[in-house]
Amino acid sequence: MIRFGSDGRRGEGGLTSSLGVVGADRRLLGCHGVGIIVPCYAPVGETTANSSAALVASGRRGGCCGGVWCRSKGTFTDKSVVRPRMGAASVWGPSQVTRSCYSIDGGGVPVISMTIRVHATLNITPSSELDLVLLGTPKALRHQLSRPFAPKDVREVVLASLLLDGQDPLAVLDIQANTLGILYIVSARMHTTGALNPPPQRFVPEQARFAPDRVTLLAKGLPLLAEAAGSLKLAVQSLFDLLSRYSPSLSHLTTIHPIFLKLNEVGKRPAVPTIDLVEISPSLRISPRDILDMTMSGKLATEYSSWKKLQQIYDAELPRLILKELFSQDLLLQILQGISDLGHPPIPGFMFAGERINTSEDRAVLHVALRNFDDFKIQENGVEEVASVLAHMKEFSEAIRSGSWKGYTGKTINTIVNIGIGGSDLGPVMVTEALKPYAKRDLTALFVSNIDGTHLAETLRECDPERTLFIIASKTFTTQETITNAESARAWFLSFAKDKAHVAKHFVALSTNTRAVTAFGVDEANMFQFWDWVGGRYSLWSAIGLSIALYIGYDNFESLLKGAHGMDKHFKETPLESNLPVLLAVVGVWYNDFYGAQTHALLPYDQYLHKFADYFQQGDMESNGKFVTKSGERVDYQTGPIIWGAAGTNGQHSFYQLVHQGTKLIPADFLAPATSHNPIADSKHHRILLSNFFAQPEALAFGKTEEEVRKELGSGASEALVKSKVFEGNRPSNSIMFPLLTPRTLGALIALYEHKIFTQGVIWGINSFDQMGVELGKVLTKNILSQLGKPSDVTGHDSSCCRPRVLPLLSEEQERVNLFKAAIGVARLFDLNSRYPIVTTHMHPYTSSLQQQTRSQQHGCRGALPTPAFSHLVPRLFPPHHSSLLSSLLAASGKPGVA
Ligand SMILES: O=P(O)(O)OC[C@H]1O[C@@H](O)[C@@H](O)[C@@H](O)[C@@H]1O
Repeated sequence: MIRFGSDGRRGEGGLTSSLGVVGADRRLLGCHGVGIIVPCYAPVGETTANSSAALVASGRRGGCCGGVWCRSKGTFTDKSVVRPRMGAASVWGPSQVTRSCYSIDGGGVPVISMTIRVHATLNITPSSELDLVLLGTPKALRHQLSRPFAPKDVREVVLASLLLDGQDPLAVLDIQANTLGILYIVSARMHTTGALNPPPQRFVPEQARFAPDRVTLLAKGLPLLAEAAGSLKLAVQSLFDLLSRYSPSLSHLTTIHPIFLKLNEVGKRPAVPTIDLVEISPSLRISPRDILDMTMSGKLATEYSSWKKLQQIYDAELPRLILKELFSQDLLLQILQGISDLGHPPIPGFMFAGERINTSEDRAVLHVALRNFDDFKIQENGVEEVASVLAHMKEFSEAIRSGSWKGYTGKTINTIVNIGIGGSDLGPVMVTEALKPYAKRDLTALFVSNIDGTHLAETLRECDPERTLFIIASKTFTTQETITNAESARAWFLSFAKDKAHVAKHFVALSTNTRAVTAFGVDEANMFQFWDWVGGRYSLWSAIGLSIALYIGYDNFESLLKGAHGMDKHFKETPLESNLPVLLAVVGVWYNDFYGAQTHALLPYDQYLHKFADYFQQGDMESNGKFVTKSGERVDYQTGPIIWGAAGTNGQHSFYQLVHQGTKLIPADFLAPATSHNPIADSKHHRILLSNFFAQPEALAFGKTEEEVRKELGSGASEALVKSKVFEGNRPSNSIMFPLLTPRTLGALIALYEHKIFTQGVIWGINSFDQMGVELGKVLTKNILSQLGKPSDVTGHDSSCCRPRVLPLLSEEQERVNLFKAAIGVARLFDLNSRYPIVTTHMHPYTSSLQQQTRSQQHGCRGALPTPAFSHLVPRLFPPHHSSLLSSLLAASGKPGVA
């Protein structure tokens, strides 16, 4: 309903204006009930006059009242009086207007209302920067005034509000000349319960779907009015409500983003709803049997009737692949129905109940228990110990940060070095980078993961042994890279500290393996425990997060956990149709399995998230890179996508060309904070950044047609140039915004993706929680490592997979020779049948006798190592002098030369 009331500021002078959007009530309006309110001034006097926003109401019995559309500040001297004509709701006359404002609630419909006091005097002169349309002025003047200042669509909307009593603007306006105005009115009527159908001969209802674009007009007006009233904040709530009501499409966002950015800076919350959800209403039901099937049995996804249905939808829609339209026709709903086999209560039930959903390892998957805060009742060994480990982390991190923990010479710790790999590295790296604004800046956090000695060596160069704490992070405490790096770090430390007793002050361990930790020499008191139901790539919430707690403080670490817990609750309790991880998951499945998208890009427009894609490369690819279901069947559909991405605009200047105009479909997630931790140069940087954030999805979605390109280039342009500038558009993306990258937000964001990955795994029937695919390489590495010491032992390798790498690390000349010989031994196994016949390895100086030849080779080719059988390919691969060089190399190594 609409209520008119007093603003209580009568007689204070200046203009008071209210504005809003309403699903107007038909009874009150006594007409078709057009649901639009245009922000405007309805001047009723000179500078002392008050006015109220005008409701643009049009209908058979309703009239309209209007006002001034103001786009910038100015001075108003016109004395015209608006004659509000509101049909049954005509409560305004000049006298009422002076004291009226309104608040609107649409009977459950989102509401906006506001009252703004405008103290500026508006002056209509062509030289002013005014851009306004004046209502209630003679037509000629109106025309004259509106023409130079107001955009066409503004004029049309206003025109639509100016019709005489009792006339339906749709019956009067010309569809050609007033298209947008008509569409605007039509759209409003379509949103109004009980509205009559508009006269069919006057317009094409289908076109009305474009009308919400006109919401931009309102959005532009809000901050201008607020600004004129001296407080931009006044516009925040209204803009938020406006955009909640009219779901902000990408094109809206792009157009109004400067407004939005401006308002975010002054408002406590973003003025734009952060995730654009498609509204879906039906409840999805499923039998417990089916849930069990999906979650545990690993039935092939293609066997579900719903999958077949999706295939049918895809086949039927294929000729009209306009993705946006497909979604607007409830495609998402159909996809959700398609996976309704997942059921309600949904997928998470089995995870949260502690079921052993990691079937191959017979383990529960309970990273949610690490951030539980007592909401979920989870029964599993170890869960009851979570709190005490967190307390230990708190105590320890406070001791380090406060300086009460001292190194072996009595100095405080100023550097922490986390030694770990995979899940024991990527999470802490990503989060410490992401939450740098919360960091203790005099504590440096460094990370060593790669077995390449360079990583450790370069890191140690930055460390003072008296002030460095090493955190050995390894769930199993058997990972070769981590243990080797840890041993070398300890040796380095002892080369200064001398006494092994000092290790206790400088080494702590994060692991599930107490025995191996104590065997390494770390005191059990300095070990932080976790449990086998925490997967490596889901472990940053556990003791593995110690480096995070040290760096940003325990309280912030706890906020991170709480943010994730919030998302857990959302995932567990929200129906599928509005469940964020589920929505992300099904949209992903749709593109991955039906459109054949091979990859998925993560594109955070936030420098602090520059490791986000790296982190979810492991999170997603190690989880869902599986070709058998839980029941051991080979899938006949695609599973996990390739995850990649880069932060901010860097990607735009690198790989976006392919994303926009390449031959591959690359769904992408754009992520951005509404506000920046570093609003330097008066937020200029952030505005530019977010402008890009808004622009890219729009460019992907809508592209640029050939027609537009032709128009832009003019008739002289060549056909080739025209074609090369066309963007086909129709490329999908998700945009995710959050107010500010805080620990809590980041926690929720990570959990969002974790649950997305889990949901997709369930749909595909695979086990997202084992990682058998990384094992084979580890075994072979150990095998080859033992052979590298002795060339004659090199046997049993398939030539196609051998990539000899001669490490320049070793200092002993003889060892280099041995390594090189061993490598050549491996290379000899190459033959013409190999699938990957070219070994790409850089050659380095191995022995002094080889030095000269190798140097010349480095200048020439990239160092393929052909074998005798492979030799006749050499001339084709390398210039002649290189093949002879290679022969010399091989000969020098004691192996037969290249023919
Ligand atoms: O934490 P640790 O046991 O050292 O494992 C580190 C990493 O090893 C890899 O091979 C995978 O298994 C990852 O999932 C794991 O995160």
